[in-house]
Amino acid sequence: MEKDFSFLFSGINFNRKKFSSDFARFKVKKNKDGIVEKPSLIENGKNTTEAGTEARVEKKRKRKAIVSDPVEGFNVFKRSKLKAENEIVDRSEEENLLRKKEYHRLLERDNLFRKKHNIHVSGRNIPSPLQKSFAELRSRYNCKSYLLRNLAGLGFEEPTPIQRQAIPVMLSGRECFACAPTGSGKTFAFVCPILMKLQHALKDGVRAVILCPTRELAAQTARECKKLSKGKKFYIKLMTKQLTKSADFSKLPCDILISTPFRVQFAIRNRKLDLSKVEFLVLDESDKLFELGLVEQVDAVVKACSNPSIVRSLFSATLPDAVEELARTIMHDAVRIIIGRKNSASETIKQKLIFVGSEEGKLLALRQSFAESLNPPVLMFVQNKERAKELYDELKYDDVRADVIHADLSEIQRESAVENFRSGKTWVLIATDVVARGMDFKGVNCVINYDFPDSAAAYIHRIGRSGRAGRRGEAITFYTEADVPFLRNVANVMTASGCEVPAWITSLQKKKWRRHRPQRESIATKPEDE
Ligand SMILES: Nc1ncnc2c1ncn2[C@@H]1O[C@H](COP(=O)(O)OP(=O)(O)OP(=O)(O)O)[C@@H](O)[C@H]1O
Repeated sequence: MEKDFSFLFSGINFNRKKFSSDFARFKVKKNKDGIVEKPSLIENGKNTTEAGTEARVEKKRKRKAIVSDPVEGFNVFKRSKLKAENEIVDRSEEENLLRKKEYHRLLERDNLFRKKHNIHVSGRNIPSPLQKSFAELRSRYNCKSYLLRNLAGLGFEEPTPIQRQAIPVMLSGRECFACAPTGSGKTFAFVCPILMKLQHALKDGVRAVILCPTRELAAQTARECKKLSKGKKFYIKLMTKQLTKSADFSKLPCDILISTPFRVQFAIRNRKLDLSKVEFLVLDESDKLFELGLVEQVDAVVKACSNPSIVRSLFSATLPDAVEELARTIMHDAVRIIIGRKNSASETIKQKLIFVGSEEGKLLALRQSFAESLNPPVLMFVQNKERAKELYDELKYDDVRADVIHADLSEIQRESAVENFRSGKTWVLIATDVVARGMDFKGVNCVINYDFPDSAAAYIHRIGRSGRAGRRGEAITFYTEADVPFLRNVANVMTASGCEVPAWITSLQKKKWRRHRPQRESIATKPEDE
C-alpha cells in the first residue's frame, strides 16, 4: 500500500508549481500496467539537467527578489543566501567590536601613559604620544636619519613630555595650544615637526614662520633650528634689521623665517614679504605676543599667512584663559596640551622670599649674599632700564664681573652681553624683562628678583631662566613694604610648585593682579657726577 507522507508537510505551504521539476522527480511513476517504475540513471540525469536549468533560473529570480520576497515555500536558496548574509553581518559586527575594543585599549594605554608623564590633553581624536625614544619618530612617521642623528648628537636620550605629545599632534596636521613649564623643551617640540613636515629645502617662498616676542629669543630659536637641521639643507632665516629693511624675499630663498612680529609686519608692509604659502605658524611665548602693543602686529602676520591649510600653534609656560579664548577664535579643531599644572613654575627651582624693608636694604642684602655665597652665573632682574643702569653702576666696581642688558643698548651690545654671560665671562647679568622669557642660558644657578616682578606670569618666566632641562636652580625674590599687597600672587605659584611659604603670606587678601610697578626710590648711592 502506498504510504501517504502528506502529514509531514502539514502546515508547510509547498509550492508545487515553482518546484515542478523536483516534484516530478520524486513523484512515484507507474506504467500502464500499474507497476511502479524505478527511475533510470539517464532519465535521472536528464531530469537533473532540466531541473538544474530550471533551478538556476529560479535561483536568479530568487536572488533578485531575496530582500523583497515574502517568505514563501521550502526555499533552500533563499535560506542559504540569508545565512551567508547573516554570517557577513555577524563577521563585520565582530570585526567592528574588535576594532572598538582595540581602539579603547589604545586610548586606555595612551591615557595611562599621559597620566604617568603629567600630560593633560583635550580635543577631538588626539594622536598617541611618543611612548619610547626619539626612534619612534622613524617607525611612526618615517623621520629622516639626519634629525635622529642631531637629536642624539645633542645628547637627548628621550623626548620631554611636551615633545612626546606636541610632536605627534603637529605631525598629524592639528593646530595646538601648548603650555609646559619653563626649560621643558618646547622649542624642539615645534621645530622638530616643522623640519619633518617641510622635508627639504625649496626655493618656493616662506613655508614656516616662528614669531618670538624679543630679538634675543628669535636669534636663539634660529640657532636651535640650525642645530637640529644640521646635515640637511634648509633655508633658515633670522629676520635681522638689515633683512627687514632691504631684503627682497621673492628672490631670497627662505623655508623657515624666525622673527619678532614687528619686523615681519614691517617687511609685509614694504611688500617685500609674501606669506601666502606658509604651512606652519608658531607663536612662541604666545601670551606675551597677545599683549597690547604686540597683538596688532601679530594679527597682521596671522592675516598675511593666508594659506587655508596652515597649521598654527601656540606655545608658552603661561597661558591665561583670556589668551586661550582669543586664540580659539582663529584656530580650527585645536588640541590643548598642558604639562603639569597650567601656569606653574618648574619644580626643580628652590624658591625663596626675602624681606629687605626698603630700597636701601636691597643693596645691602645683595652684597651680603654675594659675600657669603656667590654661585655664578647669576641673573638679576630689575623693573626697568633706568634701574638696570643704576644697579650696574653700583656693582661694576665690585668684584663680581657684572654686566647689563636692556632695550637702550644696540643690537650688537645686547648680543655681546648675552654671549659673555653664556660663555662665563660675566658672572652676574643685570637685566630687564627683555631676557625674562625663553632665553636658555644653560646652567644659571640663581635668579634674583632684585625688583619684585609685575605679574605672576613674569615671576614664572624670570625664575625659569634657572632649573632648566631637569637641572636644579634657585630663585630669590626681594620684597619691600610696597610689594606686600602683591606677595600672595607669587606665594601661590611657590606653593603650587611645592615650596614653603609663611602662613601669613598665604592668608593675605587675594589681590586681583594689576601690573605691579610701584614708583621705587633710586638705587644709586653715589651723587650723579661721581
Ligand atoms: N629631549 C630633551 N632632552 C634633554 N634636553 C632637552 C630636550 N629637549 C630640549 N632640551 C634642552 O632643554 C633646554 C630647554 O629647552 P627650551 O629652551 O626649548 O625650553 P622651553 O620649554 O622653551 O623654555 P621656556 O619656557 O623658558 O622658553 C635646552 O637647553 C634644550 O637644549
